Amino acid sequence: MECDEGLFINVRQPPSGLQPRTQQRTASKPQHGKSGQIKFECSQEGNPLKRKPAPPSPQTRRLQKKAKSGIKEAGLPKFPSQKPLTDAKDSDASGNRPFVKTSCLFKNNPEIPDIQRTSVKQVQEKVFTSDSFDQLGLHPHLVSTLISVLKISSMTSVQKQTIPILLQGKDALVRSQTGSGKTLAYGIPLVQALQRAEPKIKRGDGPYALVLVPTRELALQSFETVQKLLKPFTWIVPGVLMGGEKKKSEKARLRKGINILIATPGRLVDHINSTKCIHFRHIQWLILDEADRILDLGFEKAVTAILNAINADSEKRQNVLLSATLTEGVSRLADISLHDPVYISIAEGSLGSNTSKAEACAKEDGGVSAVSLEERGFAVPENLQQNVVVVPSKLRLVTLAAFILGKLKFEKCNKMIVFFSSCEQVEFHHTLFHKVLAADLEQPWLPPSPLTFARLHGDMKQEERTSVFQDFLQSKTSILLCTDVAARGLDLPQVTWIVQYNPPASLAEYVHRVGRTARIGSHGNSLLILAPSEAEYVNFLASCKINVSEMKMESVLSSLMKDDRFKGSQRGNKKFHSDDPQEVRRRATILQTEFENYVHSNAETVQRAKKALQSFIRSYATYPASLKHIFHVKSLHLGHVAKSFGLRDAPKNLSATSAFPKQAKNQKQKRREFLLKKTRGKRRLAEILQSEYSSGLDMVASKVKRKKKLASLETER
Ligand SMILES: Nc1ncnc2c1ncn2[C@@H]1O[C@H](COP(=O)(O)OP(=O)(O)OP(=O)(O)O)[C@@H](O)[C@H]1O
Repeated sequence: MECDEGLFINVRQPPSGLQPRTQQRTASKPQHGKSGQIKFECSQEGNPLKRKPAPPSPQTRRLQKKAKSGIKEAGLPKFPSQKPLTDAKDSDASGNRPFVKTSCLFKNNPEIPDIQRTSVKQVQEKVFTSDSFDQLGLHPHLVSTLISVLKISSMTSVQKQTIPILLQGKDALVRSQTGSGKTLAYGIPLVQALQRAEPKIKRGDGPYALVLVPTRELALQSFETVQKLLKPFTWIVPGVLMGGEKKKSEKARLRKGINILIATPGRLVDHINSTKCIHFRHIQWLILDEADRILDLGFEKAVTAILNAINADSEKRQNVLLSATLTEGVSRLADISLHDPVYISIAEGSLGSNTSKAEACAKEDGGVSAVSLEERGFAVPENLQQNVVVVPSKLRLVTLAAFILGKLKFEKCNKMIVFFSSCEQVEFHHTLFHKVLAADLEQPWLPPSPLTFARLHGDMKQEERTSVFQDFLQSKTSILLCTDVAARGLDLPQVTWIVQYNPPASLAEYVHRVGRTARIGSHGNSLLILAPSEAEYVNFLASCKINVSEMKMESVLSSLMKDDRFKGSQRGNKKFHSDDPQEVRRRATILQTEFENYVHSNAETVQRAKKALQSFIRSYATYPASLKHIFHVKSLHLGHVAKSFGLRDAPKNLSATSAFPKQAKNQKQKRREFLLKKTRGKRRLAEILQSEYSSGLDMVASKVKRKKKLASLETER
């Protein structure tokens, strides 16, 4: 056990020199010093055996008496969490040796570095234009649908520039900021073209357009938008194919005919391989939305298989690639899928809108280098206020919880998305917050808590994913804990806060995550939570023209002053200043203790916390080489990180060894282990990605190959 991670004192059979302290809430119990100032007990300070035990206070004696006799608090039924939250008791295996734990959150933390922020000029985009849709020569029913069903009348910049190009039948590569209306930028010309096709499209003709998107939720969302646009043109049938749905019913729908097919790549390849009736004889449009992500996810192979299948059936078609973040991957994909495309970028100071690729090449001295495009920075919405808070590892959990409470419980009309780096972390925090922060919900005699926690990640069943997504879409105030499965394309109105609890692995992902708020000109906020060792990330963002303002951890934690639950043994009428730092720390400790008590309430919850911690470390090891100087597993303090998972100690059986290899190995052995680990790491990464974005791609063959490779490495050892 690490010395600063908690002190275990046996109260029934105290070590010599210690008096029983059953009722002393040592976890956070403040002691009054001579000066009257509140002090905190801290495990690592001195030998516990030498500590002078304090006698129980009158209040604790009273509580002890009540606990023994089972008397209820006046007017209140007895409920465990109604006790002062500082009651950090536990029992050992025999159940008769309660322990008192001392948490020490505010000691032995690394210093929080000053954020030396140089203000940079962010890339700007103008979202709206004053031009209306009726000047585009669209079918009048399409224009009236836009007004009456979608409630829009004037075009956004990206729509103004893209729709005419696509109506001319050209290929296009479209880049504009998140929430700027790219779906309609391709949806409107697509529907306009298909409704006037001669001979008239019949359902049985099969797909005329294929829209590929990286996630299931985005597939559903795009399908709904296209469905709305098609309202007056009932003979054109849209349909969606995505992992997690029943393949049999998808096959039946394919047999009947789908004219605008929206699909995730994996599931489509699955159908190409196994569904006889699927064909692309009439394909006229191929649209790749979030194109860079489709490649990031290792879908390149699937996209190539899809392109081959389409090319084999019909050669001539219009191709469109869209994303808020152009990366190297997109330009590679553009090479294989686009034909003499027009490059449309809305950002001020970009190459200029409607630039042909050839022109762009000339301007770029040697090609449309997506890397150089990335270096220029991506546009983020003008009305997005971006923040960062630097928090020592031990305090991460309470800081996040305090932030959630502050925004969702004590402010009105907030809706929040919190991003984590793994499914296990989402699951763990979802249960933890539901049990500890929203616990009032289980106490009907208390006013209802406004905190509603939802979760979304790739390991959930599809029906659940869909219903969570729909519920969150409609709710006015709630918190969605999720992985990057929700980072792309999702249009979730009224989201006011984006929190990145685990920093993203790429600038593109940062931009997409924060882009879930401040959409289509509205206001939004984001908060990035960094450890002190990660503070350099702020400079990285600045180098990519992203400005973040610093929030102070203490000010985030001060929300706890508004919550009487964390008064602990100081209940009563005593008034505190909202900025009393000692009291803020005391309350943070009470909350941490509450988390730890929940986590350590049984073996299963401890196991879940360990699993979540392990998945955090694994994902931490997958930051790209370019960010390793900021995010390196070696800079993690396991004991402190464990605390942020409500664990009192760093788990002993955690595979920390794999993160910190022993130095004493000879070179050859090291090399073999490195290769083995690399393969495993990659496999794990692939598994994580596959589970996040799983869309039905059959991985069996590649799994067998990988197993063989691993086995050969193992035998070499
Ligand atoms: N011309 C318009 N006027 C008003 N609202 C619009 C207009 N066009 C689109 N919208 C709305 O803007 C929101 C965002 O649109 P959309 O999801 O297409 O953005 P996006 O650019 O694809 O974002 P992302 O890059 O995050 O995928 C949607 O709610 C959409 O209905």
